[in-house]
Amino acid sequence: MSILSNKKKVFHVALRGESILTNPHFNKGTAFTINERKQFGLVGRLPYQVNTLDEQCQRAYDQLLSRDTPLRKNSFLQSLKEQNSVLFYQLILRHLKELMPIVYTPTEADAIANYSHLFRRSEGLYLTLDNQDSMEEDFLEQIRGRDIDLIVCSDAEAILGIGDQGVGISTAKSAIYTLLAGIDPMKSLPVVLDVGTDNETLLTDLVYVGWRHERVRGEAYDQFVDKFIQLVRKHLPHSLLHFEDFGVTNAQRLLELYRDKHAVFNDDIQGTGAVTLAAVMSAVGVTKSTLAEQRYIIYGAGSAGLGIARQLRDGIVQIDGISVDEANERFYLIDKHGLIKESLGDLIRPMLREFVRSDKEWEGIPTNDKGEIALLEVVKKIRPTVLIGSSTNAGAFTEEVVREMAKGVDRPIILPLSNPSRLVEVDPAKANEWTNGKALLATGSPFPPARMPTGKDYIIAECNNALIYPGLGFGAVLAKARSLSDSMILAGAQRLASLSPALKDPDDALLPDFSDAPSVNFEIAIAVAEKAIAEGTSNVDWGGEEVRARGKEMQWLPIYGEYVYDENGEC
Ligand SMILES: NC(=O)c1ccc[n+]([C@@H]2O[C@H](COP(=O)([O-])OP(=O)(O)OC[C@H]3O[C@@H](n4cnc5c(N)ncnc54)[C@H](O)[C@@H]3O)[C@@H](O)[C@H]2O)c1
Ligand SMILES: O=C(O)C[C@H](O)C(=O)O
Ligand SMILES: [Mg+2]
Repeated sequence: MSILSNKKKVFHVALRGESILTNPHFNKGTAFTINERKQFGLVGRLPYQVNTLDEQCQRAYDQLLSRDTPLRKNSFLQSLKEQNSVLFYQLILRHLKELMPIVYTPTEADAIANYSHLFRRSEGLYLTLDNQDSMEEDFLEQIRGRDIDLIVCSDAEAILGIGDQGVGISTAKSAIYTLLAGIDPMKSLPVVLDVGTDNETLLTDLVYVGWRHERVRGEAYDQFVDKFIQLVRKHLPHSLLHFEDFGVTNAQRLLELYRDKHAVFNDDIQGTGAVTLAAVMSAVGVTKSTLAEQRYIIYGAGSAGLGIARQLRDGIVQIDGISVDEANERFYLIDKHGLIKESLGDLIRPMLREFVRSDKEWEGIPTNDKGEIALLEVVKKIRPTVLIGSSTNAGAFTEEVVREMAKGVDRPIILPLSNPSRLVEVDPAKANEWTNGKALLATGSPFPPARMPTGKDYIIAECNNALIYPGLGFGAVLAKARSLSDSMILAGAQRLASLSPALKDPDDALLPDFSDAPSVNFEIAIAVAEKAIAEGTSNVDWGGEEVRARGKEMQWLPIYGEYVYDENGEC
């Protein structure tokens, strides 16, 4: 257990003076007590007043409000994190709904795009292909003395919907694990796998902090990633390895390659699939139908689109008890080449095979000059009940598409999930207007409520993987699971769906509000850990009622403990 866990009342710390003040994991700033100041050589290094955490939060919040743009607020919070992590997490938890969009989508997209310009202090582990000879040494240096439970890594090729960013994302995703699930920040490790970038803006930017080299692909890339994963397996065999925002050619492939060898998890595929399944379960609860009764269009068949299709399909099979082939029949995937159908040939990624439609089914349907079938034509022919966007193609769900869909179903389920907000396939307020308030909506980034024809507000649920991945990961870590299996993920998604406000009131949001995300993720974690224990993938000898108590005990909360100077203590 780390030094900062509030479960341990007294901490023995070996740092003194400047070194404790400049270490964000130990620093309390003006909250060091008189007694601590004397022991740690801080009396002359701090102003006279001793503040409480409440007072520090108030001051930090006032300072934050004086920053006038979301990006400046993001920079301020990043600095705070580099100074005092208890204060950083405590402040955000107190204003979760307001500050999530600052530290996460949509502002994180701007922060990542400007990473080199905003850069002040390094955080986590930077592994660069050019330095791979010293990878093990660099890795061990960074994890020295720490008991790491969770690693979040990214090669930054497909950051949200903004593409290749060279470096960035792992730290933001890692902080969300602490914020929403209580993973101890000392026990998580954000990792940048820098294999170069094809982003011309970065390559020609004089202050770019990453490796100025074209993105390495193929065998050299695979060897580099493998070297890293073998180090994780060797030195941190019980950790959970989270993959984030890898490009579409690598994401699923790496997941398949390593899922039997280590506890790995791809958030864009599995986390997005799970949160979307929960949202659709909630929506079919409102329409009093079943998952199997729906016709699904998934617009944007990349990592997220494929993960969503597979998770929904598996949900249909498990929950409604039909065969995999029958369930696959309910899906129509659309990519930048239009409807995924046989005649696209090599343009279809092998992983999409099970969802390919036959050409015969589409004979006589209008195409463009390349023989591609557009979204509107698919909507007209199949009369979807569920339309999901994971395409990065802003505005693709046009008024015509939405109105056409609404002709075929009383309550269209429309989930435009692309991030950040500016890339959303349809503004939910517009979809609400074009369907006279009938659409059941959820988006990937936060949006304001939509006004219903009745004058009431309809809350737009945020269908973002952050509502589930911290709980999935925490549950796996809690149960010391050897893998994060499909059934554990399904258990998490079902628990999330069971917490949906729409279950109680069909006019309410499809998913819990982000202000409840910590308690929601805790419930997800319990469901995941219980499943791991039940299916024998866990490495703990307890279960039943104890799971919840153990979960509470393991959670890190941002509260100061009392420090005692001890030259043999933690540092
Ligand atoms: N809400 C969430 O939790 C969540 C999770 C993951 C990803 N996303 C979002 O989903 C989007 C896609 O992410 P990804 O990781 O799958 O990226 P990706 O690059 O793997 O996939 C994008 C897919 O969209 C397709 N596409 C691009 N332009 C298109 C067009 N004009 N018409 C149809 N299809 C088109 C591409 O061919 C590609 O297959 C991003 O905006 C991302 O932020 C949201
Ligand atoms: O990071 C997010 O906000 C969600 C998701 O992982 C994405 O890539 O868009
Ligand atoms: Mg992502």
